[in-house]
Amino acid sequence: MPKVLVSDPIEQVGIDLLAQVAQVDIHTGLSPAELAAMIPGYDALMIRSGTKVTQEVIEAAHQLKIIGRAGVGVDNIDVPAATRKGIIVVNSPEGNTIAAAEHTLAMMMSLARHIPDANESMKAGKWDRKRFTGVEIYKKTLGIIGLGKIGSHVATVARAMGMKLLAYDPFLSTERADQLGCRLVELDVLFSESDFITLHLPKTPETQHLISGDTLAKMKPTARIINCARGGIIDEMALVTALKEGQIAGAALDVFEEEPLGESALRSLGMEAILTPHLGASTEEAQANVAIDVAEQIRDVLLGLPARSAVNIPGLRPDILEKLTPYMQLAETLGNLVGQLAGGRIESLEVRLQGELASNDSQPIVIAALKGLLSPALRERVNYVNAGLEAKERGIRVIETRDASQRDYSGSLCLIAKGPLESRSVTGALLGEHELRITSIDDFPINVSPTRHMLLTLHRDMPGIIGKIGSNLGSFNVNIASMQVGRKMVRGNAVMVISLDDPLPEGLLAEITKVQGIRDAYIVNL
Ligand SMILES: NC(=O)c1ccc[n+]([C@@H]2O[C@H](COP(=O)([O-])OP(=O)(O)OC[C@H]3O[C@@H](n4cnc5c(N)ncnc54)[C@H](O)[C@@H]3O)[C@@H](O)[C@H]2O)c1
Ligand SMILES: O=C(O)CC[C@@H](O)C(=O)O
Repeated sequence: MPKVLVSDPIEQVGIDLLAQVAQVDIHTGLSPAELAAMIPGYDALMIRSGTKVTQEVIEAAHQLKIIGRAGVGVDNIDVPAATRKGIIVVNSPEGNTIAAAEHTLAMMMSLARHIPDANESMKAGKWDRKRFTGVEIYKKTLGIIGLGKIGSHVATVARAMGMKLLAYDPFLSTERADQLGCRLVELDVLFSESDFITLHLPKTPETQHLISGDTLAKMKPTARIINCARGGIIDEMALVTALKEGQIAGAALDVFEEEPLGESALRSLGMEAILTPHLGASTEEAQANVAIDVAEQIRDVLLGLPARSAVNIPGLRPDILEKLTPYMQLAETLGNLVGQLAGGRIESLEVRLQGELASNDSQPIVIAALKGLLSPALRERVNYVNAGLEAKERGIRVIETRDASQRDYSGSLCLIAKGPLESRSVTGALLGEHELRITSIDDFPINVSPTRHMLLTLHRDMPGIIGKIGSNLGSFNVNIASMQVGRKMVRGNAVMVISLDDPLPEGLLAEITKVQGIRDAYIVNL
């Protein structure tokens, strides 16, 4: 019988499901070192957010086939290390959506009516009515940052309660926002017009401290902010200052920069701040949903069947998977690249299968391209199963074309992403059986291996420009791993791709765009 280790508290219904096909051992509260010592004998690991599945754990996991995260975020798992070892990582992208949305709404009502503090004062034997006069939410403006699953449910309920809705989500079509009754606006408009602001976006390097001293200063003094998304999207120190100085009226936080929250100035705030210990997903229903969702996937994988919400490896028959995996990796990488170049709202994606690829089953390749395209926006929420649906919900039209006559490489793939103003294209191919190559960007021919951190410029082909960019990078101590220039004519327009050993430091992109002859520059992280 296969063995499953459960290392966080999981609803019994999930354990019972697993016990039908495996021996289930429950050991909670393990440190990474203790987990690494225990994991070698196990075929599957089931966790919530408490367990840290580090590289050390994965290296020790000699027979592990699957890690199941009963929840959405896989930020506590070293997913690249798992992928390298062929371990499937699955999650439950929707099991706790309603719970997190309802917690947000409860936080908003609590902020508006001071319920937690009024309750505390009653329990202390008082009858203080004046202190707890609140505000109504009816006809107030709610600004929603991130209009995905949770943000959409919050919008639907808030609209029914008579609120006016603004939303900022650079990856969402206006049609989808219209359907939800939200006016899509730029962030500054949302900050200055909202009475309540709620965050429902992933935490990424770009969204870290999105709410900072500067952005808090743009809000109304009566504004109240809610974060039930991820800690670190709000700069906690700046928030404490803004609340103490009356720059905004209130904040309700379920998530924190460090969890569990240690000693923090947040704990000393008065009734302008409401804190809960990451309870967004803590409902009986959500915990049962995620436990069943993930236990079923672990069971299926242990029985040799595909998983439906694999974050890192698609659920296909092994023979098909083996043949298509390199092309799917190519499609996902190109999708991610073209998504970052298009930089936001995308109306259509053309997937052009060229050469011998034109005679292949296109569906897994199209899905992989969409997964890559959406991953800058949705991170671990997008997988091989929901990528098509997510694209449809965002109003992205998928156009599939084939051109068997294109013979530069045995098989190549071209992706063209069209936005409201411009379209961007990338082409790639396989060198040998597995090596990925980017062979053109916006029709400029190049030959580049995709790497984790890249700087891409569109510029005029003129003497000195490459040297200037090189010395800019050098002055910030960024090491260049390789560099390629592609052009169609001498001294015309050109594209340059620089692979970097390190991520580009903040501020350097702005310096590079100032170099004479640069039309545009992009940081690409794959
Ligand atoms: N508190 C909890 O217990 C709890 C429970 C579940 C989910 N979450 C968190 O809630 C957040 C939202 O989850 P979801 O299920 O709605 O995710 P989702 O993927 O369905 O939606 C996220 C939305 O954010 C948008 N987005 C991405 N980058 C953005 C940016 N820079 N600015 C504005 N919008 C951006 C995406 O386009 C997407 O529409 C996530 O951070 C998730 O981890 C917390
Ligand atoms: O309660 C949990 O396990 C975390 C819930 C949530 O943050 C998630 O990512 O699903």
